[in-house]
Amino acid sequence: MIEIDQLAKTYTTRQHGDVKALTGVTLNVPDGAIQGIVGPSGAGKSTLLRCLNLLEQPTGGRIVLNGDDLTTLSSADLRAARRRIGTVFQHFELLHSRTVADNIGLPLELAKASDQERRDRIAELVELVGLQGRERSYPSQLSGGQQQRVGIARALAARPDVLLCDEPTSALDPATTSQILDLLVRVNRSLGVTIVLITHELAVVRRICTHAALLDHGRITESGPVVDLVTDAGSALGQLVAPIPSGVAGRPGAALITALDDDADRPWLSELARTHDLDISVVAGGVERIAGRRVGKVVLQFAPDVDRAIVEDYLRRHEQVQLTWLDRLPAPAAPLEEELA
Ligand SMILES: Nc1ncnc2c1ncn2[C@@H]1O[C@H](COP(=O)(O)OP(=O)(O)OP(=O)(O)O)[C@@H](O)[C@H]1O
Repeated sequence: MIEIDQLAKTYTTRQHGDVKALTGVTLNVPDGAIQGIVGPSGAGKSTLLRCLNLLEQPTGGRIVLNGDDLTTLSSADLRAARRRIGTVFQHFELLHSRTVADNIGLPLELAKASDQERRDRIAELVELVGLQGRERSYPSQLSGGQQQRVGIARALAARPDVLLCDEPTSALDPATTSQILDLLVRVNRSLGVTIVLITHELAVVRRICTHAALLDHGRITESGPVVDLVTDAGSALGQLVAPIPSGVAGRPGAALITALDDDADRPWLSELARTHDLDISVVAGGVERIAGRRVGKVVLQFAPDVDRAIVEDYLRRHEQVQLTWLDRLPAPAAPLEEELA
């Protein structure tokens, strides 16, 4: 578990004086999570990541990794703690004079592992990331996706507890992005590594994150399991990840219904219409895979004077189904939506 508690970072600059990049970030990342952190440009995402991988000293607050407060470590302990945290970069940051194998083995060299140990670990990692046969290639001979595989293998070399990913797919094309995201999920599941992923791509959150947080002006304004966020019509972050079609909020008789897993496929809608003789039209909707679960999201239009108790009673029988009347819902904040889109 990573506990980030009231983390603050102020840069002191000649030109602009004090710049408050983080003003009290609090977030708990559960073991085994893929935690996405999204936010508009300048929100403090890179600063947060650099504080988490101990490249930047926070000016306040704590980062506790599995019980150890990383902000109070001595320099010797700090070196050991850095090995527990691997980082994957947007532009790979490989050493171009070294082969694939030597890039992957670099953290083990720095940790003074034996040659045998290093060779065995490199072989394991090359297989994990699917680069067999490319061990002796140089980064310039690899595609972007292959270079990012090397970056992921190198970040995993010292068997870290946490993998920090800084926009890991934003330099890649859609097909390669998809393969790298699959690899990150495999790393998370098979090695049990907790992943913290900074991204401005909401599709990445939808596709692989189990948890998400919204960073804005140096603080977390919302966070939680992705499935809870996207099924909560009042969640700004949930609506960014899986938006309700625009124009329906505020319409009398409009309702959002979310249904999970098996309930996403049940014919409860036709049953409701039939048994209670209701006129219902489907405004928009569909079933998507989000955070590894099936999430159905449908916007329905009932008659404005529909007996809401009938609808609510019927849906209450389905545990995984939630209903929100949209006429009571404020419209989501547009500027953030546009900035992140
Ligand atoms: N080394 C630095 N010195 C001074 N100010 C900095 C430094 N690094 C970042 N900042 C400032 O801190 C704030 C947060 O920047 P940061 O790069 O962390 O945001 P971000 O969310 O990663 O933005 P982007 O998505 O555009 O990369 C900004 O106002 C930025 O100008």
